Amino acid sequence: MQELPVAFEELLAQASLEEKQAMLKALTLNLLQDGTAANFSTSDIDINSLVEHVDSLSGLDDSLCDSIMEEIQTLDLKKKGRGVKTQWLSPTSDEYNYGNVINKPLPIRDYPGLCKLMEIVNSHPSTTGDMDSCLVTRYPSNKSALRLHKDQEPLISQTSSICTVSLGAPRELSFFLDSKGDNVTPDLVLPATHRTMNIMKPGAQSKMKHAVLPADGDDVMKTPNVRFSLSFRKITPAFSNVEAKSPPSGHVKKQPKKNVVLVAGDSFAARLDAKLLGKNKQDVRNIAIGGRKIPQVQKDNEDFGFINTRDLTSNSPPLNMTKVHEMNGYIFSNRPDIILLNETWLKCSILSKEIFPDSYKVFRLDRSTKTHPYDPNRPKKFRKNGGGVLIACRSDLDIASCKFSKINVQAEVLSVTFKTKCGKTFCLSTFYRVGTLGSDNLDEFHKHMTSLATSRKLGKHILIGDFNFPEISWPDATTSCELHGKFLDFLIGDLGHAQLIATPTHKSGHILDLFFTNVPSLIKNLKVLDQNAFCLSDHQAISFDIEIEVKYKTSPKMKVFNYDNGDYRALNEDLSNVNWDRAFSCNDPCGAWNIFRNILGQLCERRIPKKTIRSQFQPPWYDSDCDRIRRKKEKWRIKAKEATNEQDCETFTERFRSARKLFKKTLNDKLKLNFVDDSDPALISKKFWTHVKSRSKSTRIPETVKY
Ligand SMILES: O=C(O)CCC(=O)C(=O)O
Ligand SMILES: [Fe+2]
Repeated sequence: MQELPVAFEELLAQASLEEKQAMLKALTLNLLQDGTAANFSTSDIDINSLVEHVDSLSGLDDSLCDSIMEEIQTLDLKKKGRGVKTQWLSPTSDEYNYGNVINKPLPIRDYPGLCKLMEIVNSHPSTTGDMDSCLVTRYPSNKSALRLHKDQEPLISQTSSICTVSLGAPRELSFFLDSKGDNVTPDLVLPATHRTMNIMKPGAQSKMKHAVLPADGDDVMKTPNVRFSLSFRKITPAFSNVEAKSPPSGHVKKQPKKNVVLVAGDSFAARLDAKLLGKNKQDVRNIAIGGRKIPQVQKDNEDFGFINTRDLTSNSPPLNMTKVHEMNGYIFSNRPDIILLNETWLKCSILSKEIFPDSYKVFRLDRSTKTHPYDPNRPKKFRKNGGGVLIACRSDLDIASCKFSKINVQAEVLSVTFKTKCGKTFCLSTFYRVGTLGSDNLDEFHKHMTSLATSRKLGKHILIGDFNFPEISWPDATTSCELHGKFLDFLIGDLGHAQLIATPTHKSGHILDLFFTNVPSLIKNLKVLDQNAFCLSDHQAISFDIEIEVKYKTSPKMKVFNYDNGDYRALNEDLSNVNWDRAFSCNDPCGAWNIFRNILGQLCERRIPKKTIRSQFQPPWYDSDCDRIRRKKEKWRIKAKEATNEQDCETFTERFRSARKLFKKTLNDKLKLNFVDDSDPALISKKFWTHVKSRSKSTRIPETVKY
């Protein structure tokens, strides 16, 4: 019985609807102790409880409609059938596959109009408010149709609403209850007219199908009446490609069953390669994040930036684990308050949590066609991957606020404004200037800074970044390049900033990374670190103090169940005193399941004490072993630097390299150990679950976990 909560959570995470139904029956058989199981049937479902029509959406005005129409006209929609074409827009790179159609995603945040509409939809009280993706469908005529189906692919979360907003020509959406078994006469038909929305509630897909039938009427001719449906959904970040246990009657592709058990999620672990997971390639290939393969961790190379891939077609560049581990090692030992990074190479499919400890708040501007626009006059200069800037700050800084200053410019520049408890404000910016970009880039940078100045954010300003001005001479700031001169005129002349770096910041010997500020007197201990002191990179990091007093909050604490001290006898008694008949009177397995969960949850709260644990500064796999090797690596690096003869230098460099290798290997091994159970590599370790729980600040296994 001690194991009940954990076992319960696992069941909860893994059960199919049929299993939940069976479990509830079994449970009630036990709990009611009168030999009768509660009866769950799917008949008598009122279709009106599964769907809702919303006639007008406040905020969806003419101008927003126009912007959305403009955005969707730019989409290159893919054929879905019967003249209908679609495009999947999502925050991750997971493909949306149904039938034989593979819908590669476009990043939804590149479509601000659609994002605004998604916000409106999410704020509607009848929705679950967590939709993050959109399937755009174009119906070219009144005869184009969508066959009877369920939106129940594994990628689509079934615990969130699915909300479809219609634009353009009017059509109808027909719903058919599964329990009626009649797929001819709809149980409900809702209008799908311009600017209206139809909501399908959480769980609805398991009880009904829906379709957009060809419009009736004598007119057998197709009327060219274009309609768009914008169907907002929430994606399940991790799902298995393994054949579904009870395939829904929708259109899930059958996959051969594999004996792989893995929690994918967009996580460090999910990007490990086959060797690290100790499984053969075949299995690893089947472990997919949202249907895509897990890329192999690539060999280190000396590219700068934290992600290392040159595969320009890849949607999901693998992380360069040497850089990630070394940066975390630096963070662990130095605990910097704020970190600014350039050339992160990050994509939206990589979570900030994968590269930073939980204890940092991360502001990111990943490369997109918005921040790095394609210039048709210089097609060869365009790089889809690369770029990206980031500012991270410790979340235990006791400040009043730190805010992303969102300014919509076409440049890789990001600013965060900090307000201290005593009302002092300072602004940190970072700018990655792509060396090949011309004066447009300067104009956009100018726009960004002017906008900050206008909103009085530049009182105390620090701007650091890779400016790629190799030929400027410092400290006199002279250059023969007109464009670089204009940047300097603006920063130094117009904004009154000083540039404080005067020694090389790149292994080429150039001063590429610059530090501009209008409050140089507040900057103390400014240092250009040695190469490799922060992490593997061909750039050298810059460290400094800002003389503004900020305290730390006492480290955040977290309460978790202390299962060892639970009063399970009392918990059992409580459970048998519940009136399960009444609790399950809703007759609906999903509803009953939720009620059961809630009751058990409440009883656990009552009978199982909690303990307080400190949230950790480092990830759980970063322990004293790792830090010992990090210190060794650091020792050899410094020895090599200080060596007085070539022979010593070579020896120490060699030792540094092997310590670096060992550091990476140890961290990868620890990562793996955290993930796979020692006793059986097919199992996921308890330690991993503990980590999942601590990250989700909950004792439950997240719903996105599937097997
Ligand atoms: O066009 C509609 O209103 C419904 C669209 C739909 O059901 C779908 O895209 O799955
Ligand atoms: Fe649908």
